[in-house]
Parts: sequence; structure tokens; C-alpha cells
Amino acid sequence: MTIPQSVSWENHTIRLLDQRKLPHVTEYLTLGTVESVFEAIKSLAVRGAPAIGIAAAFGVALSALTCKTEDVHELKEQVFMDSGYLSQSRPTAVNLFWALNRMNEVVVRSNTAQSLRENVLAEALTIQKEDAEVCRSIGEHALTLFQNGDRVMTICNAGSIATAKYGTALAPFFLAKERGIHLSVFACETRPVFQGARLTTWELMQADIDVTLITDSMAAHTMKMKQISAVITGADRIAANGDSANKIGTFGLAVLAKSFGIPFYIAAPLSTFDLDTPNGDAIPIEERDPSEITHVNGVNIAPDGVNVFNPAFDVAPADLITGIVTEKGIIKPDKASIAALFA
Ligand SMILES: CSC[C@@H](O)[C@@H](O)C(=O)COP(=O)(O)O
Repeated sequence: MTIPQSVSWENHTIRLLDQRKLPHVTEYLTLGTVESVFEAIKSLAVRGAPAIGIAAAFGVALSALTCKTEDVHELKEQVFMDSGYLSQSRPTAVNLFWALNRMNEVVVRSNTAQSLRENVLAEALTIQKEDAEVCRSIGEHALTLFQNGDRVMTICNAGSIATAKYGTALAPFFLAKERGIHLSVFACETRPVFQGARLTTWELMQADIDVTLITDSMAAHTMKMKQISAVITGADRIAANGDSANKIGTFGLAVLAKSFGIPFYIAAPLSTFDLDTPNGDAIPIEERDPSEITHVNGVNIAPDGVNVFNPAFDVAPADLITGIVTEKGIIKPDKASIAALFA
């Protein structure tokens, strides 16, 4: 695959693909402070649940490496403070909190300042490496759901740049391509920030995968006219009962899929499940700046002062989800199956 890596660790800094500039400009940010990592996550320079977790993990490594004390207690205090700060960058993707918890555990069990620094960097690199393997497995399982010639709809970008590699919902398309299986993807543009129009189309075109861009409002008509065979999306947080939060518009696709009798799949790693959240109503939904809706590429397209509601995510209830594709296989979206996954 020729798609660039969204996050990497280079020369004691984070090299970050600036996803806000894609597809027309491929530019990298060099992040050397925890504050710059926070800003990169908040402003969507890095986005997608697993990639946010990876960036935050490297942020914790930066915290440890840039704090100059040799007193391990002082160092721990600083790193925990920075970890807490990073946890406030975005509220919905649980991968952020999952990655920070993993990093915090490593901090707790480190006995010297030097070992702490070595351990946190090693853990961040492990989180990244594991995510690539996990995404490939998700792709393998998801590919069993599709047949040569299928037309599949997706929304947002759950691709390679939203993860360490391969993506979640897009992983089966990359694997299908490798194996000569022809799948056509219909990508919803994903207002307001256009992750579908800018990122999903770009990633799939880089890999020479058949992709057609539609606006979000064309989903129902396209399902009918183009004989869409399935919908697959990523997730930002899956509650203990299977309710799944993902990019705004996903809920609508799930309702439409049900109405057309089309299977609706969520593809996500175990790090996206939150067993402490009982159902979708308890998932915190991020609300973002109104300018994301009133402005397109900096141009104001709405009357000044208009009221705006800009939730970044919605929740597809479990009863609309046909199956959740994980690295351990495809499960039913219910409490028992999810509990069994973690048993
Ligand atoms: C593998 S990425 C899964 C989800 O994080 C993705 O579908 C999504 O909703 C991303 O939202 P974003 O606001 O772009 O971070």
C-alpha cells in the first residue's frame, strides 16, 4: 500500500500527516510538545479513533522525554498531568482513553526515570504495531462478508490514515484488491468536515480501488438505484450492549439499511469497546464549532448569527447492526456476545 502513515515517531518527535490538508497537500507536522499533540487531535490534524489513541500514546512518551527531572516521583506526576490533559482533547473516541490508560499503567510500574522513559516509548510503539496487526485481522474477517462485484457503502474515513495501517471499515477493500476481488465502494462525503470526500476517496484511489463519491443526502437513492449490497462503517465507541457511536450520519445509514433489507456492519478493534458504558445514551457525543457547518473552506455559506447544532457523532442502536467485525471475528451486537469477546 502506498498510503502514508498518519503518525510516526522520528528523532524524538512525532511526525504527523496533517489530515486537514488532504487530499491536495501532503504535509507533515513535527510535534515536540504535549500541547502541540493536544492541538493536533482537537483540530483534526490527526483523527480516527485508533490514530487518535496512537498520537496520544506518543504524546505521553513526549511528556516523559521532555520532562528533565531525574526524580521518578516528580516525573510520574508530570506525565500523569499531561496524560490527563491529553484525555480532554476529544470526548467520544474511547481509543483515546484506552491508549492513555495503557500508558498510565506503564508509568505506574516504572521504578526509575530512565526506565519510565524507555518503557513509555516502547509501549507507544507497541500500541501502534499491534493496531496494524489488529486492523489486518479485521480486514480478513470483514472480507468474508463480501463477494466479487458487491457494492458497499461507507461514511467518514475508517481507513489506513485513521489507524496504524489498513483501517477498519476500509481494510477489507485493500485486502480484496490484493486478491483480485472486485468491490465497489460508495463513499458518503461526510459533512461537515468531508472525511469521506477528502480522505476515503483519496485512500481508495491511491490503491486503485473502485470508489464513487456521493453526498450524504444521496444515500437512500443510491442504495436503491445502485443495488448497494451492504454498509460498513468504523466506530468511535461501542457500548456494552452493542450500541455504536460513529461519525454523524452513521445512524441514518443504519436506518436506511434496515429499510432496504441491507446488512449494516460496524468494523472496530477491541480497543473501541467500552464495557463501562452500558448503552448508547451514555456515550458522550462531541459537539464541535458551528463554523464547521456555516463555513466551507473558510467561506461563510449561512446567514450570520444562524443557530447551529453540530454533533460530530451519532449512535447506531444495536438492533440496527447486523454484526460487529473485530480482530477476533464477527460478533452479534449484544451484551452476551460482547462480554464473551472480553472473557
Ligand atoms: C477507524 S476510524 C473509526 C472512527 O473513528 C471514524 O469512523 C470516525 O468517525 C472518525 O471521526 P473523526 O471526527 O474524523 O475523528
